[in-house]
Amino acid sequence: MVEQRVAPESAAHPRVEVALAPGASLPAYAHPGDAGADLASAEDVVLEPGRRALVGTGVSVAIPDGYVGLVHPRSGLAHRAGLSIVNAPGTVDAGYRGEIKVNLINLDPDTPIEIHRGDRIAQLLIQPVSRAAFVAVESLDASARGAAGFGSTGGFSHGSASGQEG
Ligand SMILES: O=c1ccn([C@H]2C[C@H](O)[C@@H](COP(=O)(O)OP(=O)(O)OP(=O)(O)O)O2)c(=O)[nH]1
Ligand SMILES: [Mg+2]
Repeated sequence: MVEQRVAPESAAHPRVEVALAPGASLPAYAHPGDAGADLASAEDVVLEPGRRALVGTGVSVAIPDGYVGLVHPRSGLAHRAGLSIVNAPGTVDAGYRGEIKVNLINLDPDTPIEIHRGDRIAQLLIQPVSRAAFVAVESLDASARGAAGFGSTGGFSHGSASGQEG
């Protein structure tokens, strides 16, 4: 099949064509105004504590040029069960036509998480994105921040848990 570019319906509501595997469901916004459309699992999976798994959604999309799909965790599952996404937010490129998969991780130290086919495991945000023209130069413009970073403006005090501070 010839690949077709899909023109946005409008800047706020770009048209995104979706191909579904048998039994899979369209990404769906739970409420008007929601930023993320929920993605359901296409698989039954048990995640033991601390383990991760690449879980299929049965959803493939054609995101228009100038947009990106971002796969975010769902806050309720994160809070209740410790379910998160290893590479949050996952990046779905406009040119990607494969199945969207979610790299889930069980951050709970004790309790396995059972995921059933149809459970909403993540949410897909469609956002405009810029592609920069990267240009190598000899030196950069001066700025107020300069090279200061990594807590240069202050923060909250805490122990050196990682042991990486000097
Ligand atoms: O959570 C995700 C992240 C990515 N992808 C798909 C869509 C994306 O377009 C492709 C590549 O993702 P990315 O560029 O983040 O991964 P990579 O490790 O750089 O792979 P590649 O070398 O294929 O670009 O994988 C997903 O299905 N789910
Ligand atoms: Mg990549």
